[in-house]
Order: sequence, then C-alpha cells, then structure tokens
Amino acid sequence: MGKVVLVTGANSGIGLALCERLLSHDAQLQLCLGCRNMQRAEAAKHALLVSHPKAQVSIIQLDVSSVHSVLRAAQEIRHRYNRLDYLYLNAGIMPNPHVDYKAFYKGLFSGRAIHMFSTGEGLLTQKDTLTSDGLQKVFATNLFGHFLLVRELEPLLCRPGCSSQVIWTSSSNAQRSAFCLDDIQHKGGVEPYSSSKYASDLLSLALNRRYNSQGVYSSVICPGLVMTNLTYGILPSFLWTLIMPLMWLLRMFTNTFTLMPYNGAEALFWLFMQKPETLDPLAKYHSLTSGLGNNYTQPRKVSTDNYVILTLCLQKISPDLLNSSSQGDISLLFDEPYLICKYEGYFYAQIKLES
Ligand SMILES: NC(=O)C1=CN([C@@H]2O[C@H](COP(=O)(O)OP(=O)(O)OC[C@H]3O[C@@H](n4cnc5c(N)ncnc54)[C@H](OP(=O)(O)O)[C@@H]3O)[C@@H](O)[C@H]2O)C=CC1
Ligand SMILES: CC(C)CCC[C@@H](C)[C@H]1CC[C@H]2C3=C(CC[C@]12C)[C@@]1(C)CCC(=O)C[C@@H]1CC3
Repeated sequence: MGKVVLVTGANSGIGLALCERLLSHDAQLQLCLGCRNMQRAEAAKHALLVSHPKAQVSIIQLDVSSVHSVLRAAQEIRHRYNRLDYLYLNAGIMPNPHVDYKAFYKGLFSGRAIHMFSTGEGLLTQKDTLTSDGLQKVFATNLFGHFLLVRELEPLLCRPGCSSQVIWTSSSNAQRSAFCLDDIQHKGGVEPYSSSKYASDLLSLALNRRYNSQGVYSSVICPGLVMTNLTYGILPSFLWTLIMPLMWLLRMFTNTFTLMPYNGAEALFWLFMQKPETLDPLAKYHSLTSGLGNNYTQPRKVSTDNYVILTLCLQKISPDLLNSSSQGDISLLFDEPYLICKYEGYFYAQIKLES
C-alpha cells in the first residue's frame, strides 16, 4: 500500500498545487482531498486525474470549521485507511479583510517597507463571525477544527514503528502581538487571522512535545505571499491588476513573494521528502522564491519569545462539571485560561495554556 496523504483545503490554491506536486513525485500515493464543497472537490479531483490519469485520488467531505463535520470525516477516514503518513492542515480563511491604506502609505516610506510587504503586519484587519458551534469562525477553521482532526486521527498517525507528519500551513502574518492568552479565539480583536496563525505555530510546538515519542512530528510552514482566492479577496481585482507589475518587481527585493501556488507549496513539498526525525521542532519552514524564480525552503525559528506554549488536549470532562457552569455550547470555565467546548453533551475539548 502506498503512502496515505490527507490534504485539507485541497481544492484550490496552495493545497491543490501541493497535490499536483505530490502526485508528480510519487505515483503510488493514496491522496485524499479534504474539502467542504463537493463540487469544487470533484473539479479538483478531475484536474488532478487529467495530469495524473493513474493516480489514486479520493475525496472526503470535510468542513474544518464544524465540529460535527470533523468528527464524521475522521470516522470515515479511520474506516477507509489503516494508516496516515502525512496530514496537511492547509485549509484556511481570512474573511472580510480590510486594508489600512493609511498604514500602507506610512509604511511605504519607513525603513520597514520590505517587512510590511513580506508580513502584511499592521495592514490587515478582519471581521469575524460565529460558527454554528458558537466558535469564532477564523479560530475554528484555521486552528481548532484542525486540532480536533489531529486528535481524532491519532490511531492512524500513531502506529508503532512508523512515523508520520502533521504539517500546518501557517503564515508570515502570524504575529505574537495579535495573540492574547485571555482571548484565544480572538473574540475581542480585529486580527483573528494573525492570531490563529500564531496559535498554530505554538500548537505545533506543543504537538511535538506530546507526540514525538509516538512517532508523530508536527511542522509549520509559511508559503510566502501567493496569489490565490484568499489573497484576491483582500483587494478589488482592478487594484490587484494595477499593482501586479509592482509585485513582480518587488520579488527582486524580497524572496517571500512566491506569488504562484506551485512556489508557495515548496516547503510543504520539501517536508514530504524529509525524514521527520531530522526536523527541528522549533523551526518554521519558509517557501522562498529568488528574483530569478528559483524555489527553496529555509527553516527559521518560530518566534515564541518564550511567551507561552499552547497545549490543546481533548478529554472527556465529567458532565457534572460542565453542567454546573456551562451556558450554551461554549463556556469559559475557571479563572484560568481554559476553554471548554461542549458538543452535543458528550464531546469536550480543553485548551490549556501554560506560561
Ligand atoms: N495565499 C497566501 O498568500 C497565503 C496563504 N496562507 C495559507 O495557505 C492556506 C491555503 O490558502 P490559499 O491557497 O492561499 O487560499 P485558497 O482560498 O485558494 O484555499 C483555501 C482552501 O481552504 C478551503 N477551506 C476554507 N475553509 C474551509 C473549511 N471550513 N473547511 C474545509 N476547507 C476549507 C477552501 O475551500 P473552498 O474552495 O471551499 O473555499 C480552499 O480549498 C491557508 O491556510 C492560508 O491561510 C498563508 C500565508 C500566505
Ligand atoms: C494598497 C495597495 C496598493 C497595496 C496593498 C498591498 C497589501 C494588500 C499586501 C502587502 C503585503 C501582503 C501580504 C498579505 C496580504 C496582502 C498584503 C497585505 C498576506 C497577509 C496574505 C495572507 C498571509 O497569510 C500572509 C500575507 C503577507 C503579505
């Protein structure tokens, strides 16, 4: 049996480009596309099969923002496969983005222009909404749903004598300043995207602490700035058309303008080819593209700043405890930063933060 790979958000952008690259590299792969929309998933599968007619590609319906969908999909995956070698946690959203043009013009004439273009720091805010589970949508999609998936797929990931990789698509926009210990979901702020990506960097460290001994290795990657549905949603299309020549020019000054999904998927693909035991658990792997268009992967330390390690653990908690203090689906229990999510009365997740 070939290696089994699951990619979330596989029907477009970086996820789809990764699938193309994986199939070109290994024809024996069993590739599973985790997508929320079946029509878009079928279109992606069709495109992959046109370029790789003999490939083994399947689809799993998976909406990572929904606890119910994640549980159902994980059950189906456990039923379909007896192993999972690579779990790419790539699906992500940046809803209702707003660009601070004033900050942009200010930044343009400061010494930090290149940094601003590479990270988008200080330029972007978003308006978040709630999921049907009552979670903040960006947190649920970019972080929490993926965490549940990892926990639910534990039996396939942790197999004696075998190793597996969990790979998060993080971002250069992941900033410590956007993340707050007392507000993990970023309910009270305007940078939920940045917060969720920073949390994924921390969570990956925590997963390594927890799972390395069981052969599971977690990594985070940063794809650079890539033109995809996500980025096209940030500015009106005429503006992107206008500034596109500038983007290609800027590529001469910053290697983070990967621009094409194929290039953005570089670090994801590079990790596929590594022995996980050799990876640095504290590194963030960056997809980079030189001015001449050459792709490469570079590890950089995750900037945790000894601030906090985010440990998410799933456990069943006594219903008495929940009943005594839960209101609605989500409740904040204790004074400590614990967040308890209640799902249909029997499923609980606990997020514990350790300083
Ligand atoms: N583009 C960039 O410059 C950068 C992107 N990233 C990250 O890369 C990842 C991929 O994004 P990118 O390729 O750019 O953008 P796309 O919008 O092209 O891809 C995002 C993918 O995630 C899927 N998705 C979104 N929400 C859900 C959900 N609830 N359940 C399942 N799938 C979902 C989308 O599905 P659907 O088609 O149905 O919407 C789509 O397939 C994201 O995590 C993003 O944050 C990080 C840094 C930079
Ligand atoms: C006002 C315009 C003429 C120019 C605005 C440029 C900005 C929209 C972009 C500059 C840096 C970009 C960037 C991202 C989005 C678009 C920019 C802010 C990301 C935040 C997109 C998603 C990520 O995960 C990281 C990207 C970093 C750089």
